[in-house]
Amino acid sequence: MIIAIDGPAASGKGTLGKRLSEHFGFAHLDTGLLYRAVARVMLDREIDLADRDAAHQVALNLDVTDLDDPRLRGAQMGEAASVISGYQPVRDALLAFQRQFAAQPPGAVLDGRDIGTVVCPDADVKLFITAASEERARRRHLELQKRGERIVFETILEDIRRRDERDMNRSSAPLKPAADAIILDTTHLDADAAFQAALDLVRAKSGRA
Ligand SMILES: Nc1ncnc2c1ncn2[C@@H]1O[C@H](COP(=O)(O)OP(=O)(O)OP(=O)(O)O)[C@@H](O)[C@H]1O
Ligand SMILES: Nc1ccn([C@@H]2O[C@H](COP(=O)(O)O)[C@@H](O)[C@H]2O)c(=O)n1
Repeated sequence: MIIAIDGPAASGKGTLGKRLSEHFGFAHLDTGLLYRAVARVMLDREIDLADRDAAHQVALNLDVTDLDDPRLRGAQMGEAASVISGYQPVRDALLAFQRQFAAQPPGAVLDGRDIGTVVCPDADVKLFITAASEERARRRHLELQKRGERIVFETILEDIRRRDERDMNRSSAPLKPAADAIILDTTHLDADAAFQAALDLVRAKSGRA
């Protein structure tokens, strides 16, 4: 069984993906980390993010076992990931790994921007998680503060809006709900309530307990 979760930046996709995967005993892949990892290599090697061919080469040679680096979760990496993720060859290079991951028994949860539309168009359940940008920025601000990153709220809000705009308007796999996705707005739901709502939707759609 495959659960596809998409949505804009900091909407809670990863949090829900993790909890749903634990509930059902499935594997979980935060696909944003793949793009962030490509961006990390580019930045570490001081390669211009506008260099599409270099980004493609990095994606083709990416070590997908190395996604635990805490630096990947930082704001700078999110912004850089959103630039290189617009390059179709980069997306193509990361596609086979994501599909292989999704196919593993007994099931997998993948979260990202194009899981329901491109990576797993036949997913059993597709959720599109959203929330008001101010609320998403508030949550991300809290998270970064806890991690010791000092960024003002307004900068995070701008970053989230710029990234959403770029992700929604690119020609390659733009961020949008799949036609058969269920939209869940978590603006007024805390993490537990959002999980319960998502779990109810997955149960109703898949027939699984
Ligand atoms: N419903 C919620 N209520 C409050 N905080 C939440 C909720 N869901 C997630 N969070 C918190 O918001 C932050 C962003 O959540 P998360 O990382 O899951 O989002 P994401 O969509 O995966 O982000 P990204 O786009 O960067 O991958 C985290 O700190 C998480 O703990
Ligand atoms: N399936 C995906 C996942 C991510 N991206 C791009 O990566 C950026 C970072 O993703 P996070 O989920 O970690 O915030 C994101 O802004 C997208 O540009 C993607 O294109 N497809």
